Amino acid sequence: MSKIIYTKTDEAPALATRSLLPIIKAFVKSSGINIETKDISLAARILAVFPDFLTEDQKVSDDLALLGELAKQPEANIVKLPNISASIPQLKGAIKELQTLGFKIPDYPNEATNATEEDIKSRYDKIKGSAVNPVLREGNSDRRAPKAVSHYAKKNPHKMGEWKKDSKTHVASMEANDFYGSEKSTTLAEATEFKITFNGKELKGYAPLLAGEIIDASTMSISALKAFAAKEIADAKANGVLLSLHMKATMMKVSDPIIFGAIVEVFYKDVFEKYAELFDELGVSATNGIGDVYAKIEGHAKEDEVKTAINAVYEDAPAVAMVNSDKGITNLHVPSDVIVDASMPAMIRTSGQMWNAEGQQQDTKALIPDRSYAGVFQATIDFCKQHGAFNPVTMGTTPNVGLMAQKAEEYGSHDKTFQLSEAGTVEVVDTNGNILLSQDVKEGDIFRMCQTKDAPIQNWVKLAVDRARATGWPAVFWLDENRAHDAELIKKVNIYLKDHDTKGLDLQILSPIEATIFTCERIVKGEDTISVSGNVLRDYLTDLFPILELGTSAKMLSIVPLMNGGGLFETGAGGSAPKHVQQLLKENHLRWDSLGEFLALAVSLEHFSIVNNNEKAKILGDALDNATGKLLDNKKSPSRKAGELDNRGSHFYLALYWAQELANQNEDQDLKTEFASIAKALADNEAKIVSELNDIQGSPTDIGGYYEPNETLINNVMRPSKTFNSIIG
Ligand SMILES: NC(=O)C1=CN([C@@H]2O[C@H](COP(=O)(O)OP(=O)(O)OC[C@H]3O[C@@H](n4cnc5c(N)ncnc54)[C@H](OP(=O)(O)O)[C@@H]3O)[C@@H](O)[C@H]2O)C=CC1
Ligand SMILES: O=C(O)CCC(=O)C(=O)O
Ligand SMILES: [Mg+2]
Repeated sequence: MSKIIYTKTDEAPALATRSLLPIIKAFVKSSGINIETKDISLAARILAVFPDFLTEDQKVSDDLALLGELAKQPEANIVKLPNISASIPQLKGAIKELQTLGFKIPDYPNEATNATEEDIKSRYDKIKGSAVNPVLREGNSDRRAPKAVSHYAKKNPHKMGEWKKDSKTHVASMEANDFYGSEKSTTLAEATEFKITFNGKELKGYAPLLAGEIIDASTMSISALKAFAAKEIADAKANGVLLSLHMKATMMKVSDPIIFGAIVEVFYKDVFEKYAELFDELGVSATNGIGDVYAKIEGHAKEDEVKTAINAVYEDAPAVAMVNSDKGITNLHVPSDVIVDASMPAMIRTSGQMWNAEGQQQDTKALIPDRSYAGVFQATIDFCKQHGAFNPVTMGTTPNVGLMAQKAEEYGSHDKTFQLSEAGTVEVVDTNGNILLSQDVKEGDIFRMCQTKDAPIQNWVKLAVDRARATGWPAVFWLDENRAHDAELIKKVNIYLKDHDTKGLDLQILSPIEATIFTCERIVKGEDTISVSGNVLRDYLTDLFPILELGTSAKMLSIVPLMNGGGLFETGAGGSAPKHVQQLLKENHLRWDSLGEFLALAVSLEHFSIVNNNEKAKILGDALDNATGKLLDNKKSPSRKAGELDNRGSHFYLALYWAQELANQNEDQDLKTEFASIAKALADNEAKIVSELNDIQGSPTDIGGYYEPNETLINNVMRPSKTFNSIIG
């Protein structure tokens, strides 16, 4: 079946979809291209797993499962927009909203005390965190700034904060007893099955392992982590820098909330010790952040007392980085507010500073407890201190080839991550009773096992060589020979590189810190360098360099060539930006830039044309790319200010330019004729449509919900121009 799947997600991208999708459908209709939507929003994913709690007409299909299957088929052509990777507070928010709307789904059980609750909790835990991307990512990733975007960014540089040599900003990491230090790794000679046991008891039942697969086991010591946190908190206070904590509690949904919670408990030690019993009773969990205390204590007799105790902590503590200083929301409030991939680059772009309680910028100590990847950020900071801020006008570009297929490395480790309740030994055992890996732990420590399959590694090496060949740029494998997992991977890279013609290519293997320095030195000379990295660095680097170069990773082309021949086209590398929704509700202005969607759709159409031998799809895709270039040149991207062109207005210009491009081409006469009249109608009505789109801005608006907005309201808000709608209709 020839179709393109367009995903319905959450927050700002979902709002934008209500405006953009009708345009896309109208443009491709005559070319035999069917666009189908699949709903993978947080709300839909919740409803999909609780059919037994819903009435017949409330039930929805499990679109994520369908797409997961489709991703393994050659005909897959999926445009994937960013979705919420829900932290517990977000998950609970969505549950509550759905319940208010009359869906009788169960509450999230903080602690399951019987079989029914265990079943409910395990269903919710599958929805929690980054639950969508790993299911769809049946391929490795190719993320880059398209030429038009890089070119535009150079002509219209984003604001880059100045860096001072005496900046006190730095990264602080543990020195031992972290995942990095404890990692053990091995490569499987033959296929087998493994189980995970703890002191002989089974933690995870048998699951398959393939021949050639790399498996790792590592631990994070909770006592070492807490000692580290205490020392660094004191140091931040002594040196007058802000304290900030940068985790990936969304993708690392099991380990990172525990680490986040441990640091919250150290920071608010007096409060958590004094009110241990009360917090137990209320079900407060530090893993949800200090915000959980505020949420649970509301209306309780001790509300004021606990709040006073929290405020007392701040008197002796270092200032904490703020997420929203107007509302008093700190970095430690919610585990998903500060997400390392975007938060560290945003800080580096802002002179190495974050915001304090007074709403002023200030140097910061960035806690990134585990050492595996933290050095990349410290090396970038050192580089900026020495050479000053990067200059977006002259800097080189850094595309990435990322190993992520089939839940590679840490991002696939959730079902193999455990916090242990007592001291002992965790073992990974095969069906013959051989111990493949083992780790000693103490009470409260985190054990984590990762898997990386061989076929994705081979595919990743090939993709790296292909990209190096296509660009002529150096391609650097960011691998650390001193890390057990990377040492195994390096062996394979060296073997699989021999499968390809690499003559004339500059291919290197450098540790992440060396690779950062190598890349930064080239960047300032305006030279381009491909980073070839594992899954976590794929995530970090595709925010780090694009945010420095382009101001945002939303402008990246993000292609996932699926291993079975299909295509997954992700839009940008950024997330769903909740503050964009808040602005829409407050002043009816949506500053979300759909550039990532335009770029993804163009490559999706190109892929469609090849697979289905549909020449029109190719013409539509090329015209869309040209239209996107024109939109950038003519500065028709959304502004940040109400009353000016926003997301909806930028979609109007995209439609106008796309229609003009189709009317101007000469390869397909039917398309030419069809779009000539549309282009004319749009151009003739430009002033009227733009004023219909801009004049409504400035006052509050209502979409009837956050996670499950009302379809009529949201469509009205996102399609307010009658003139435009009737031309598109
Ligand atoms: N692929 C996926 O599905 C992803 C999902 N997420 C999820 O998104 C949420 C927010 O994550 P966060 O780490 O804050 O990252 P975001 O990328 O959403 O936000 C960082 C900032 O980048 C800017 N930005 C990002 N995208 C756009 C865009 N299209 N147009 C304009 N500006 C943009 C905004 O800054 P400003 O407006 O100040 O310029 C935004 O506040 C979380 O729920 C996270 O789990 C995150 C990453 C990827
Ligand atoms: O899946 C997620 O939660 C985030 C994904 C992400 O940040 C990325 O792939 O760059
Ligand atoms: Mg990311």
